[in-house]
This record gives sequence, structure tokens and C-alpha cells, in this order.
Amino acid sequence: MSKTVTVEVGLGDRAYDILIGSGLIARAGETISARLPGTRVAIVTDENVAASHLEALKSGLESGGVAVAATIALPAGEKTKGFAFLQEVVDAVLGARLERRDAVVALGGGVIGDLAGFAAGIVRRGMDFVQIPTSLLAQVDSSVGGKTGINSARGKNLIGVFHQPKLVLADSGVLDTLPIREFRAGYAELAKYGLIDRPDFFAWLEKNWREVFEGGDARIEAIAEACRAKADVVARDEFETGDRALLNLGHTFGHALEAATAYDGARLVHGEGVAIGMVLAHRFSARLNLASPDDAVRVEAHLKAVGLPTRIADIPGEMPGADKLLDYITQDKKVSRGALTFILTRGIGQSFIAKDVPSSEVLAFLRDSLG
Ligand SMILES: NC(=O)c1ccc[n+]([C@@H]2O[C@H](COP(=O)([O-])OP(=O)(O)OC[C@H]3O[C@@H](n4cnc5c(N)ncnc54)[C@H](O)[C@@H]3O)[C@@H](O)[C@H]2O)c1
Ligand SMILES: O=C(O)C(=O)C[C@@H](O)[C@H](O)[C@H](O)COP(=O)(O)O
Ligand SMILES: [Zn+2]
Repeated sequence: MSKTVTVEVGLGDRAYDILIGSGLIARAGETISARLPGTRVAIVTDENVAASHLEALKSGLESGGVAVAATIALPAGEKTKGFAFLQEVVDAVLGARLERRDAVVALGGGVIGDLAGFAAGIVRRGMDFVQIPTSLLAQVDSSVGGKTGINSARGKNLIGVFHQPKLVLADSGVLDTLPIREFRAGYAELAKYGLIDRPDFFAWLEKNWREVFEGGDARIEAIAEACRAKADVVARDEFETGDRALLNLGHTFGHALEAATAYDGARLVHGEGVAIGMVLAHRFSARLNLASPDDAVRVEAHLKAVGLPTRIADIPGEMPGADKLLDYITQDKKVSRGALTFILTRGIGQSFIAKDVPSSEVLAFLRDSLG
């Protein structure tokens, strides 16, 4: 049996642990009741995850003394992150008469985590919340840090709240059923942590990515490193008034691409948008003479090697023009007094927050990138 790693998110009286290892779902009941004695739970999941992991979670909870008061299994995919399914979750939680100190448990990828976390943040003005992430993306990124919310046709994650979980249980065993395309998408967010400020981690991934894909201790260590990196940033800037924006590397472009495909996962999923967005951020930085073009080449080569899309042209179907993409970018939550903010870079692992980026430069770059 492989090891369990614990990473703490240091938020004072709202601090919580991220446990990473195999077999955590089977022990979920004892782990949760030790931290949240007497809690009852509503499990929110999607139909794919339910088929493989819901029964194991229910029995893990009940054998550890945690009563399951409701189970909500929603359609899988990004389109579920909207008002209609938020209402369904809220109604089910209220219908089960869960109290403020009972917990919503998100069993799924980032879509379920963001949606269920938002519901937990608004029902009774804030219920307890536990993340049980089942995709690589959710284990390395979305289950940590308390950003919750839903999408709008006008842009990604435009409606939501910060609401921290009480506990994150990242059971590495569940990744065995994750489709390879989704594993790759999660890998983009993993590589992001190297590109932000951990150049040695990026170099390690370039060498060891096959072991990460295969599983075992290399995968657990990579997940733990991403969680440590994210926990550090979240502990010093929970509400994204400064440094936390670095975690948005690749997202300003990526979110615009997701909105432009109407959140159609058959064309583009979030991690793929981030992969293309990170290559664009490195190329844009080179175009602005901030970084060497060789760094963009290196980033693209690695993401391509693991099988990720790296160019807008890799997205199947027709894309809108540069003006429409810029229109989505101007809805980004980092826009301040109308000025665009981008995460740019001076090289691998040297990302920084660039305020007041001229929209004319962005537009010209997008026109070139669209060919
Ligand atoms: N809150 C944050 O900090 C944060 C960070 C990064 C991404 N996100 C959000 O996360 C979402 C993307 O998350 P995602 O990539 O996990 O997508 P997802 O939740 O849609 O999951 C991807 C797919 O994999 C399936 N799946 C998940 N786990 C599985 C398993 N173990 N076995 C079989 N199938 C499984 C799902 O059913 C789905 O079809 C986006 O909405 C993005 O905006 C949020
Ligand atoms: O946690 C953060 O902060 C992030 O930016 C992590 C991102 O990977 C994630 O996609 C997040 O949801 C993006 O946040 P947003 O504020 O740009 O919607
Ligand atoms: Zn992301």
C-alpha cells in the first residue's frame, strides 16, 4: 500500500488538511467524523463518478458513523456548472433538512467541487463542506483553496463565492478509472505549478511525467507538490487581492476559449484550455520581449509530448474571431477599473502579474494566433 501525505492549508481557525493517498474513500467516515463529529452529509456527484465510486463512498461513510441524508448525481460535464443544477443541489440539501453544521460532500471532478462548494457556501449562509476530488485536476488544484462557483454564457466562473472546505480527501486510487483525456487535462494544471514559480518541479515533470501517468508514489508526490504550492499561495492571499492571481497562469486566454466553445467538453475541457492558454501566455510574453521565445518552445514541447493541445487551431470546430475572444477577456475577474491583467512570464518558473496590459496588444496577438 502506498503512503498517505498530509498537506495543511494554513488559514488559522479555518485551517484544514488535504490527505493524499490510496484507500481514503474506504476510510472517509472515520476521517470525517473525527473532524466533524455528529455531521450528516449530502453527497453531490456526477453520473460517471457515481457509477464507479458512489457505493464505495457511501459504505465508507456509513461504516465510520456518518449518515448520508441525500445523494445527488448530476449529468457529467462543464454545462452542469450553471444555475439550473445549483438550484437542484440547494433544493435537495434543504429537502434533506441538513443543518449549517452538517456537510455537503463533493465526490467528483472540478465541476462537481465548484458547484457543490457554491451550494454549501450559500445554503443557510454557509454549511460545512468536504471535497473528495476524483479527477487529477481536482486533486492538484480545484479541491483546494475555496474558489467555488458556476459559469455564465458571458464567461467562466463569473458567479460564486470563496468558501473553504473543512477537509480534502484525495484518494489516488480513484484515478485508475479516469479517462486518459481527463488525466492529461489535469496534468496541465499540475505543470502550471512548475511554470509559476517552481522551475525544478517543471524540469522534474519533463523527466518523470510517464511515472506520473503510470501511478504509484511518483504520482502521489506530484499531487502533493501541487497541493503544497497551492496551499502556500492560498494561505497568504485567500481572497486573491495579490499573489493568488498567479494561479491564473494560462486562464485569461483559456477561459475565453472555453466560453467561445460554449463549454462544450467534446471540443475543449478546462485543463486543455489552460494548456493552450499557458503556451499563449509564454508566446505573448516573448512577443512583448519579456521572455526568450525558447521558453515558449520548451513549454509547448512538453505539453505536446503528454498529448495536450497547445494551439487554438487544435480545438475542433469553428472559433470566433479575435474581437469576440477579447470581449470574453474583458469580463475576466482580474480586470480592474477596465484595465486588463495577465499572468506573464520572464521564463520557466518566473511568472508575474502584469497589470494594465494594452488591449490593442492582446488583440493583435490574438489575430496572429488565430492565423
Ligand atoms: N475552484 C478552483 O480552484 C478550480 C481550479 C481548477 C479548475 N476548476 C474548475 O474545475 C472544472 C474542471 O474540473 P475537471 O477537469 O475535474 O472536470 P470534470 O469535473 O468535468 O471531470 C472531468 C470528467 O471526468 C469524469 N471523472 C471524474 N473523476 C472520475 C473518475 N475517478 N473516474 C471516471 N470518471 C471521472 C467526470 O465525470 C467528467 O466527465 C472546471 O469547471 C474548472 O473551471 C476550479
Ligand atoms: O485557485 C485559484 O485561485 C485558481 O486560479 C485556480 C485555477 O486553476 C482555477 O481554474 C480557478 O477556478 C480560476 O479562477 P477564476 O477566479 O479565474 O475563475
Ligand atoms: Zn484552472
